[in-house]
Amino acid sequence: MGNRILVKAPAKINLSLDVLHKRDDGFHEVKMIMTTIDLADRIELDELQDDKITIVSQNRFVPDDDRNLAYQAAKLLKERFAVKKGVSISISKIIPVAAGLAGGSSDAAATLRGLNKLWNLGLSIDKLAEIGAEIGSDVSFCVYGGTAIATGRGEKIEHISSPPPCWVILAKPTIGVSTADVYRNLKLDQVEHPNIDAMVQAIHNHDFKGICTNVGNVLESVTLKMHPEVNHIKMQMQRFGADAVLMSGSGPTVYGLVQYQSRLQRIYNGLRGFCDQVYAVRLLGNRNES
Ligand SMILES: C[C@](O)(CO)[C@H](O)COP(=O)(O)OP(=O)(O)OC[C@H]1O[C@@H](n2ccc(N)nc2=O)[C@H](O)[C@@H]1O
Ligand SMILES: Nc1ncnc2c1ncn2[C@@H]1O[C@H](COP(=O)(O)OP(=O)(O)OP(=O)(O)O)[C@@H](O)[C@H]1O
Repeated sequence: MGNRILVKAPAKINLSLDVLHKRDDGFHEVKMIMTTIDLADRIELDELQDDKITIVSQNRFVPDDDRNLAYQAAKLLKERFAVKKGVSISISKIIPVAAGLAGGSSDAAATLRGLNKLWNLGLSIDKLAEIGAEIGSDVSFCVYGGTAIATGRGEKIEHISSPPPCWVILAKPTIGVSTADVYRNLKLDQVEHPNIDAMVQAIHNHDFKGICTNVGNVLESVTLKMHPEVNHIKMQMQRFGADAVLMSGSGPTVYGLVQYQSRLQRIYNGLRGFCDQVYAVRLLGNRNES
């Protein structure tokens, strides 16, 4: 049997997401605070002697061809570094798909980190993040993990300290949301911009209350209008007692920050009453092992 590498691909949430303006290349200039949570896909990379890339996944929403971001990551490395061997990429999908949690991006990032080892490429983590940006805006952050301010179209990463430990409740409505559609429908003259500097300060001070008062996401203005059920989930989560409630990324997943474990069960049970996909996990905030 050939070499095998196992890699974890954690989801992210956006504690804060601001859009500054639309750029000439069609992307939007963003400023966001991203952090990793303890909800992760598992990626298994098996060396193939044949010169090909295969994707194996039991999840019917995960493409098994070149549309898969993990496939694109492998292809990019293989071509750029003239690797003659192939790889079988097996994805155990835990992160809900098309959810605003960067599942596909994190699979791509984990594939980059894993193949760097499997194929002995010797690339630095910064180089992997740079390559990741060619696959998608969220991939660079996912290469590092941890907690960071992301700017540019999301690929410029400045690491900051981790927020104080807390719980994260996630509820994913059954709808899927297209990130491109959300950005396209954003009306920047009608949004309320979050205070990113105040969020950074609160994280720096380990001030959980300050973090809760400063969560904000301008993309909510679009997705909540398109899908009123997202707002319904937000209101329910607030009612059940989460300390802060926000939509992650372009949605539709809503997360709640919860300081005390004693409150978790009640919020979880309340949401399970009308939402199939509910998760209670820890906020990780620390960097991936490279
Ligand atoms: C919503 C977030 O997930 C927040 O973390 C990201 O901003 C989106 O990251 P992503 O899914 O990796 O996005 P990409 O795959 O790079 O882009 C998908 C589409 O979203 C739009 N897009 C994305 C990022 C950005 N800064 N401006 C954009 O306008 C573009 O139309 C692009 O074609
Ligand atoms: N490895 C993958 N896992 C899940 N979906 C993938 C993967 N590769 C490609 N996709 C495609 O990407 C689409 C978006 O999936 P993904 O789970 O990455 O969205 P997301 O969480 O909204 O991402 P982001 O937060 O970065 O915008 C899916 O509908 C699917 O067709």
